[in-house]
Amino acid sequence: MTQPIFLIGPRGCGKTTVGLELARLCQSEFVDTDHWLQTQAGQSIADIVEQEGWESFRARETATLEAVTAGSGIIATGGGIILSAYNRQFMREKGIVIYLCAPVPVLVERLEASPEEGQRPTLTGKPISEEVSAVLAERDALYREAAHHVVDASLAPEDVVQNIVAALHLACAS
Ligand SMILES: Nc1ncnc2c1ncn2[C@@H]1O[C@H](COP(=O)(O)OP(=O)(O)OP(=O)(O)O)[C@@H](O)[C@H]1O
Ligand SMILES: O=C(O)C1=C[C@@H](O)[C@@H](O)[C@H](O)C1
Ligand SMILES: [Mg+2]
Repeated sequence: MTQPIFLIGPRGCGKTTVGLELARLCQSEFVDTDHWLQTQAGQSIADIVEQEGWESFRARETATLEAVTAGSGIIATGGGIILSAYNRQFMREKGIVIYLCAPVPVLVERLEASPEEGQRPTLTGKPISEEVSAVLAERDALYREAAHHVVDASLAPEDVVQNIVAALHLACAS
């Protein structure tokens, strides 16, 4: 692998889970923009948003994307990274972009089981099921615009990983 692989998609589609497994299998570096940003800031995303607002978080997110993008490796991004046209173009130009696509009920079930509120403060103030539906309706076209490949993320993590390996013709351990 000579280029970074960016995993994009909504909250709960499995970017972090699948990214870690893909990196293990391909013996690649792994970085997660949400985790990197929070470690650098010494604060949770919820605290950053509460103190500085979403605009400030989005600026930090773009700076993070630039900082973590190097040579090769697997990069799990935040769910809203595609809101910025700059970020979409940056990812497409620097590497291979994979959209982990899953239907609303699957996302809702995962997020209700594991809300991680420090990393996922509310985007709309609505209950999770309404929020996921509204946000995906707004963003699906942006994920597709940014992506080189779309994979079904409703499968088990190991199957999602295998489908990515097949789509990219990656030579990885099995
Ligand atoms: N393919 C999968 N099958 C079943 N559960 C999954 C799958 N992928 C992820 N999960 C579970 O769903 C939850 C959210 O997964 P994960 O944190 O990887 O999503 P994410 O896309 O990184 O979300 P965010 O955008 O908030 O960072 C976790 O509890 C994880 O264990
Ligand atoms: O979907 C979003 O806009 C977000 C998703 C998370 O990964 C975090 O990046 C943050 O909570 C914003
Ligand atoms: Mg994640």
